[in-house]
Amino acid sequence: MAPTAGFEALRKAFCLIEDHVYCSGVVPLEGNCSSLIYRTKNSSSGFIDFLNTDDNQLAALSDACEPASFGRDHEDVLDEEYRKAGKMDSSNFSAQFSIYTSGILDTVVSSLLKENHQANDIRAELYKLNVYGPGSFFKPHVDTPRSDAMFGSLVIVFPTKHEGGSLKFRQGDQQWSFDSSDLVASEPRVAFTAFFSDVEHEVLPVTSGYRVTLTYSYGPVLETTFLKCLYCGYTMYFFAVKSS
Ligand SMILES: O=C(O)CCC(=O)C(=O)O
Ligand SMILES: [Fe+2]
Repeated sequence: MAPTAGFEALRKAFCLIEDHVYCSGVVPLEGNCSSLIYRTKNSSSGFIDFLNTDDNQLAALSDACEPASFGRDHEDVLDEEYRKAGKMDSSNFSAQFSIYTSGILDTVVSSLLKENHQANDIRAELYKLNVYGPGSFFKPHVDTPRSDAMFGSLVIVFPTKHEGGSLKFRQGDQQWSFDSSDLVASEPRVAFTAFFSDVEHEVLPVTSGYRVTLTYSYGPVLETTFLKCLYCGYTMYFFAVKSS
């Protein structure tokens, strides 16, 4: 979906110059926030601790997922020629990991947003869990903003052993790579990347193991004010970008 005028205006007001299209990094994954519980297809519960996984547990998580769809011409479509991955809606799992206490938003703000902003000026909405097992991929695309008030996508990758699955970004004749498999291979840590939704990106095929991600949309914290008409009771809401 092409970005709307509202999306462009918000991004210009809030973000750094156009050539900072993404940022990435790693944060440690501590033992008190490494687990996830989820609903299986027969409505029992599954458990996984990302500091201590094996392929059987990851295959069970993958089995609990549905095929991942994507947005095409304003519709959600399934097409395994274009995207092959598992997805789980956020209503079907609960992760201990918190984006807000991880420090990730500090990096996003200092790398991609204008100088006067701080981590608590942006919010991240959890969208999906995805499992990319062997042979999974996502061909080049741009993300569909969830609303005019969100301008970016944020992906975190748990430390599960996998090969392949690099995320490639492209803009004009430039290309960048986020190689999650290398970033999480040696240490108990989470790799993350944040980027503007309208930057073309692609997940290359996973050749072995499982690449497990949480995806978020992010955008500014909006301040809400409302005015209520004393005569007719009509309420008008105004949303404003929080400024420091
Ligand atoms: O998993 C990734 O690295 C990116 C996933 C992606 O592009 C998406 O969910 O739209
Ligand atoms: Fe995407």
